[in-house]
Amino acid sequence: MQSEVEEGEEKMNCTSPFSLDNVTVQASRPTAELEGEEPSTLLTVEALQVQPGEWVQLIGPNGSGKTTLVRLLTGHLGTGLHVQGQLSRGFAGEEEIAYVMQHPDAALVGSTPREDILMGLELRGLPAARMPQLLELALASTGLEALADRPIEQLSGGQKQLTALAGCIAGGAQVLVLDEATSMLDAESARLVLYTVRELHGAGTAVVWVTHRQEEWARGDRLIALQKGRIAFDGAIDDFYGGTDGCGAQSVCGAMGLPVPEIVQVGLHLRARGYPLQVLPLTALELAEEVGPWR
Ligand SMILES: Nc1ncnc2c1ncn2[C@@H]1O[C@H](COP(=O)(O)OP(=O)(O)OP(=O)(O)O)[C@@H](O)[C@H]1O
Repeated sequence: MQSEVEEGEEKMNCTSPFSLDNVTVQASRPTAELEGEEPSTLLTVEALQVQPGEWVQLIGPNGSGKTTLVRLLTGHLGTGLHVQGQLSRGFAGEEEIAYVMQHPDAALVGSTPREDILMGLELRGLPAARMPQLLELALASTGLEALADRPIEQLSGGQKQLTALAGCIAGGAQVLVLDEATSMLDAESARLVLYTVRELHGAGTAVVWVTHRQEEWARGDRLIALQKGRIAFDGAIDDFYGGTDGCGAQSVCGAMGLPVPEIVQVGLHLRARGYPLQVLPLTALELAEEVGPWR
């Protein structure tokens, strides 16, 4: 489906995967939910650039505009929306961006995971000789080997999500955009998916990762928080948690009503009591490494 882009300008640029300049997305007609609120602006982004190889965690409460933003970036806005402003994408063709949607059904075209992955590779025009190896790698990375020939309609929601991700992994896109890709997965599958995407990122893939799970954040990730269709925070995770009262309640995190993870709370309390923390620990291991030298 084509989005209704009347005044929006799309450009190619070769440096950043995504660059947005004074972009707004509005509903052409008010939805039942938005009735009476003309004009119904879903998203306003004054300036946003994603750098090559960057990992961006995109967070925000329900309805804050995360899916609208990733659909805008990936060219999947759908009908009935009006875009203004300038959006640049820094890759040559659509195949360079892989989008794992929140609901995988819309993305699956094959009748089995194997067929779906192979169809994706064919679409990308990859040489037939490379396909078996890419297929096996993608199945192994997502733990889907045993389900490769099971009809898609017999897969669980999480297994379908893994199939969609396997197709993206096999295709080797330069940019991966994942919209709550782990929300339907059990803990082990979620870990496998996160690990696999982190590996791809380590090899140079830029990643935009929409998540509600703070345990999926890692040091060095860039955090973008949306609130009511606007960017409320864009920065490092430490700054997101860095509350003035030492427990995070007055931090951006607290202001957004998100819970501060326990490990981070311990770090903030230690910092407030004057303990010298080089970094705010995000994991138990990081906490142990910070306090280890104090013995
Ligand atoms: N096609 C549309 N027409 C009108 N309004 C829409 C359309 N799509 C989304 N919206 C509205 O835009 C707002 C942002 O929605 P969006 O799905 O981007 O939020 P989100 O942050 O991804 O939410 P969630 O965490 O619940 O998935 C919501 O109020 C939603 O109802």
